[in-house]
Amino acid sequence: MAAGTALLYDEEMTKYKLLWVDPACKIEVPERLTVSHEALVRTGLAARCVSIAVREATDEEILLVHSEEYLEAVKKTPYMTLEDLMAFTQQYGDVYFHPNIYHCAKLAVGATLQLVDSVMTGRVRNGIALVRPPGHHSQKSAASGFCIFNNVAIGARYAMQKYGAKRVLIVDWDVHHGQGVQYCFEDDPNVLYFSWHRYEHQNFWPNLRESDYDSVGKEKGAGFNINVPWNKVGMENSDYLAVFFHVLLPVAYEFCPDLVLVSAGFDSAIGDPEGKMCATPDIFAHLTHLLMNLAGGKLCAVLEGGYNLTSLAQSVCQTVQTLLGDPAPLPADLGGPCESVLKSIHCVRSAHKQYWSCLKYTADLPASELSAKSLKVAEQKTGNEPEAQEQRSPEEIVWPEPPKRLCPPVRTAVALPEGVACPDACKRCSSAEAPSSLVLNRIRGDFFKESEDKVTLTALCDLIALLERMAKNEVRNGLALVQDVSMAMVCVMQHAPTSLTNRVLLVCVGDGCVPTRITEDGKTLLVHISSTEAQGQKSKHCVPVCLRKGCSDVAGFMQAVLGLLLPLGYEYNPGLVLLVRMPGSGVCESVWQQLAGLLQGLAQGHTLVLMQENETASAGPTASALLGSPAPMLGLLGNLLSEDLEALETLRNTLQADWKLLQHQKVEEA
Ligand SMILES: NCCCNCCCCCC(O)(O)C(F)(F)F
Ligand SMILES: [Zn+2]
Repeated sequence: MAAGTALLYDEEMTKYKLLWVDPACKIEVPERLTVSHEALVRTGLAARCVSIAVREATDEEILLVHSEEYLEAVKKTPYMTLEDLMAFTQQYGDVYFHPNIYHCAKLAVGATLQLVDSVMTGRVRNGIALVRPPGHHSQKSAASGFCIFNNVAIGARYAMQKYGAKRVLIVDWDVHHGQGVQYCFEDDPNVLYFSWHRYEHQNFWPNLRESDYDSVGKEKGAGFNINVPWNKVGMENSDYLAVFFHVLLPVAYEFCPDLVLVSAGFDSAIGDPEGKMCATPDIFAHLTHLLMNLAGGKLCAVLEGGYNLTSLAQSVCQTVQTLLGDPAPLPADLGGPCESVLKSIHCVRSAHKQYWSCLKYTADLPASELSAKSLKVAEQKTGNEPEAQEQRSPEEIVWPEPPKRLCPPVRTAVALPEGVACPDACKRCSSAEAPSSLVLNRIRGDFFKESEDKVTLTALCDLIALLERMAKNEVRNGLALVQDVSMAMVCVMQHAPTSLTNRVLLVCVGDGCVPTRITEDGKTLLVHISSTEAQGQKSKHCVPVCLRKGCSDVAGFMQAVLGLLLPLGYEYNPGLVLLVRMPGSGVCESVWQQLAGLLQGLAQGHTLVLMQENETASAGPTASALLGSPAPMLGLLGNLLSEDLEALETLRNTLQADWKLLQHQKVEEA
């Protein structure tokens, strides 16, 4: 299993800049790269990465995307006079040339390809290339929007040609639409291009009609181009997460890519003069985490935009720290997506429902709604959107420093019965000292009126000891094989330190009854995925999810996780995630590992897994997920059972009154 995070940077790429007056281009400065790299060095993150040398791209590699005429023309720019450079620049939009920009553009492509090489060969697991000039606007025969060569588009073609990658997912979280990437792959079903971007009904640069949600790709590529337009500024963390949960992740898992490329632009962060959004830098820790279990963890992030030097540097650090496997910060106080985003999400889902089975049951938009202009009219009417703090200039906007993300010395502790081997790299946790008599008596009081079952008692005390160390941040997460998961659940809820259990996300997988006293304590959100209709009452904090084929249904299970469990979990923002595998759950190992991987984005990674002690075969795979190894790819997900899809949709619509992050469509005005 590949490990390590690559970092590609070369200060040569800082050696070009705007040589004349052009208001449109003055924000693209060399300092963008230096502040990003210096922040990584200062925080010690750079030293934890594998430094990979940058190289120049060859002509052949550039010609994977660009035309010979264009390349030949750009080749002449190093020898041009200032006047010639200005004249040459005139033929393109919002971009500038410089005698050294061709060299830097070759380095930006070369850095991207070096990153693809190190990930595809398994030298590293994932990585980031800090480059300029950026790439996602440049086209076959045109420079555009500060971009000369399309770094990420070339990277995708290169990965498919040299490594036989079949399906490449490009996630473009830059605040501008990467039209160059869209044009490159719009008829290609092997490259799924996802982009969100400031659009404002075509009033924002590059002002293209084809940047709207109804550009879904063409011919064989129909369905493989996803545009999410932001028709308002001031988008927040909840808006970004809602789009991940209700658009990108369900489709990305159905697409099952061999490689994920991220057009990592950070002008979508707060304080940026271009984006004018309000999402904070720590959101990139979550966006990165949510993509890290795709493609077996093979993720290449390539810098695109980002013009507020403070939020850019912080966002780059948040991204790299997550790539390195550190716990994500708490996704604090998330609200729901704003009205404008709900409309965009619904339009995108409607436009794509014919291509993706996970979107099949998206309610149809009334025809009137579908035309962009009617959306605009609707918007003016409401006008109750979070406007960006317009009274301040972007540079003056302030936000809290991202929280420290401390890494506990022990990543995974395990409480196992005697005789069960401790999985590699895990630390066995036993209540070495005789369990404090107080705890002992309380546990005995709860469970053992009569029998003094020593073994069980010890196991429960080991479990509590593990949680106490988790509460002290000595241990990040844990796995316990117990004799009776229900008893263990109750024991955890009653005896674990309150710092962990004042808000517990309890995820139960498989049939079986969950002790009701747990769900009534007001400190727990229970999500129970099983094959049986909910016996117990459904409530805000007790969410039964029924899959007709049970937890062995990979597609249904993943859609329940991505479109229901994760939004609930992020909004609930627990101090502990208790993941319980009920006996005979039938859940398949790789789905289980996906779940254990994804849930670690919550509670600063404080995940405790409980399993029946006879499931020793699963102890290894579960431990590897808890240790941060990417979950195996699930393969092309089969079609979802329509009853399950409808049930999920109904559940979301029922619960969205209480859980705003479940909202994913504009609920028709009553
Ligand atoms: N008010 C100045 C108008 C600027 N209009 C052009 C914006 C180009 C954005 C480039 C980028 O950020 O998308 C990239 F990632 F490519 F660098
Ligand atoms: Zn941008």
